[in-house]
Amino acid sequence: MPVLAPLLTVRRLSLAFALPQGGRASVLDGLSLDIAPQEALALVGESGSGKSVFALALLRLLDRHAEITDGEIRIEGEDLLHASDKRMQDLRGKTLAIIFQNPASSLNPIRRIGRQIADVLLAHGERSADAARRRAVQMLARVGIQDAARRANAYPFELSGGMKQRVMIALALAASPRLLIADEATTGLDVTTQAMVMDLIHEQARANNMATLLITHDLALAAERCDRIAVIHAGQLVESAPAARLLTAARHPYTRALLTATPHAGSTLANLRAIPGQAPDTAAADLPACRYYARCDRRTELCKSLPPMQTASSNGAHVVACHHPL
Ligand SMILES: Nc1ncnc2c1ncn2[C@@H]1O[C@H](COP(=O)(O)OP(=O)(O)OP(=O)(O)O)[C@@H](O)[C@H]1O
Repeated sequence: MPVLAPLLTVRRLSLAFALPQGGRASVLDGLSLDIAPQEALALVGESGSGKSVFALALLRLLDRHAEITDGEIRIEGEDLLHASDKRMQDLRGKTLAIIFQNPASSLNPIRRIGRQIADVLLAHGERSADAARRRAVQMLARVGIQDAARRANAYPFELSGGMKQRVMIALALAASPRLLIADEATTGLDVTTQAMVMDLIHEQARANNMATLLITHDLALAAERCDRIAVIHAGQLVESAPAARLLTAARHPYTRALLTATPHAGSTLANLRAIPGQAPDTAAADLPACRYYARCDRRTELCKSLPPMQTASSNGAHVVACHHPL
């Protein structure tokens, strides 16, 4: 298979929030990551590790307390951190799109769903309102909404949770983005609806040659659905590998701890273990260079210096940031 140039390139991304009580929380620290065209990448880590902030940084949708202190984000070579607001508006939807966990808060409650999709099409180049309306109905049918022409006139409150999630996907796909970000898009849905939404994302990604970034705390879901998994701990990327390899040959102690805490077929309560300790307070003045330091059973003095990202497989697809990898 030819090696494709990355679709998304993130280099040394660091981001801090100014805190209301003074001081700053360093929420992302030197994070580097690529996504290839059509690749499905999962970003996995505990609650609070910075996954959503990372997604919002890609879309430049962070609030005014956030400051990107270092790094670079490029999509198809274009520098997103220096793009104008107008250019970002064009890129959102057309190049990068996001599905959030809670469709109720992302859909406009007082606008019919067909109109909401037509709005996206009109914002991204469609000139005719009629054509946009027809295409919105097609989009709804494509994401499996039965009787789409009638449903296009519904308001969000008239739809079930699973249907709202389908509408969110239709909205995100309306302008045929190159990268779809799904931020905990199925958390809180029942298992059947969760599988339906994930299947739909997968089918649509394939049909549209789209890359996906799946943001989740669920390593099992990531492994089932993605080509590659990147693991984040307290804002630092600690390991990235093809999904099957990460499950069987994890090298970072944190990835191992996450795996031990992940239920799988054959798990019993006795062999599931919570991840020891707590992620450090990212507002602390004395954050260790490796933020897993205090939780790690392999730490030495060396770990007070930043571990370089090193290759852990002959083809370079598996990388780990640890002085003492497994
Ligand atoms: N607007 C903000 N101001 C200050 N801190 C923030 C803000 N938004 C997020 N944070 C902090 O950034 C850190 C990362 O949050 P983020 O939501 O990215 O975590 P996450 O990994 O997505 O967690 P979850 O899985 O629970 O959604 C958290 O400590 C959070 O409190």
